[in-house]
Amino acid sequence: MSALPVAVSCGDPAGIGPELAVMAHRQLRAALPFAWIGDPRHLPEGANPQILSDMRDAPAAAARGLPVLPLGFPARRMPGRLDPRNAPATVAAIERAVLEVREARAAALCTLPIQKEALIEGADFRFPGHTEFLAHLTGADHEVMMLVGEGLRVVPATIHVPLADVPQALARTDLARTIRIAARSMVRDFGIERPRIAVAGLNPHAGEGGKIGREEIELIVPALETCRAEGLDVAGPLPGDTMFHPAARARYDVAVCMYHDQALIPVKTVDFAGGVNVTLGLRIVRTSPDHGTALDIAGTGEADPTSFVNALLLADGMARARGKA
Ligand SMILES: NC(=O)C1=CN([C@@H]2O[C@H](COP(=O)(O)OP(=O)(O)OC[C@H]3O[C@@H](n4cnc5c(N)ncnc54)[C@H](O)[C@@H]3O)[C@@H](O)[C@H]2O)C=CC1
Ligand SMILES: NCC(=O)COP(=O)(O)O
Repeated sequence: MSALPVAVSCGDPAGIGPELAVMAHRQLRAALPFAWIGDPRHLPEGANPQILSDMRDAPAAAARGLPVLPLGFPARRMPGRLDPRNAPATVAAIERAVLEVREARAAALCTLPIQKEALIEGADFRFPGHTEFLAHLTGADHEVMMLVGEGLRVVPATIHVPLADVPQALARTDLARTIRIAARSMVRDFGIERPRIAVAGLNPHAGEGGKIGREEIELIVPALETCRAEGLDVAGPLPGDTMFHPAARARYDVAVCMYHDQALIPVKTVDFAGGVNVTLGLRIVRTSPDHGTALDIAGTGEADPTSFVNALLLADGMARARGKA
């Protein structure tokens, strides 16, 4: 267990974030302290919040109840119903959590889900997701999204990009750098000495030798050659439709994919309940559950906390591996 807690931003109060915090605390209190940053009025009954003035007091407070670093929201929580008045404070909770990690009062950041559309409408939020916002807050210039599920890790080389814009975005991105960052994480965060990296093509059949698209020849192969020249074990470009069945998955440690759904559909199919989203390329450790706000079940008690619990465990483990805990 780390000496420092994990800082948890509350996410959209209309979603399942508040109940997940309480459920995860019941499971982890002795093993892994975390502090939830949000409005204590938004927590479900029985949360027994322990109000902190200093994040570092979370480990001691966790034995008594859920440690909470309070942040006032203007409106009460109505599960399943977004309230734009709460959008600015939802963003402020993320900013506060980042500050706690940057100022070494917390070991790592774990974010609960936000409803992106609601933040854009209610807080003029200019980012398509946490990943890009966290890069902005921490001054990172090449953020990388990775999803970690049971037996499968995936990295989308382009992140929250409309499908029609993917080829142009791919041409602009430094794919070799994405592969290097993924490889480094395998070594540093997952203890894999010589990671095997599989890289997907963009087009059907990885372009069929240029007959079904030229991005493989013009963009992907040159990046792979750069990485191989640096000594990385990189296979590809592989056809996206045949690289995720169990035998194929056994051949690599991480799959670098070309766009969001190419990467996230397989990992959420294999392990939606337990998957974790990690942001690489930041100065801080950040994880989150792989799912969203789940407005349809918020407040019903049906939410499964496994993904959030795994996200907390991974955040703590990565912080310890990086000497931040
Ligand atoms: N890291 C983040 O902040 C993320 C935010 N989102 C946001 O969440 C919003 C809703 O996204 P959707 O595509 O509807 O995905 P979703 O993951 O919120 O929900 C999809 C389905 O899975 C169920 N589900 C999700 N989490 C669950 C859990 N822990 N236990 C039991 N069932 C669960 C929901 O009830 C729903 O039926 C969007 O605005 C999206 O941008 C989505 C993914 C990550
Ligand atoms: N589908 C994954 C996702 O949207 C998570 O995005 P982020 O908020 O972690 O950037």
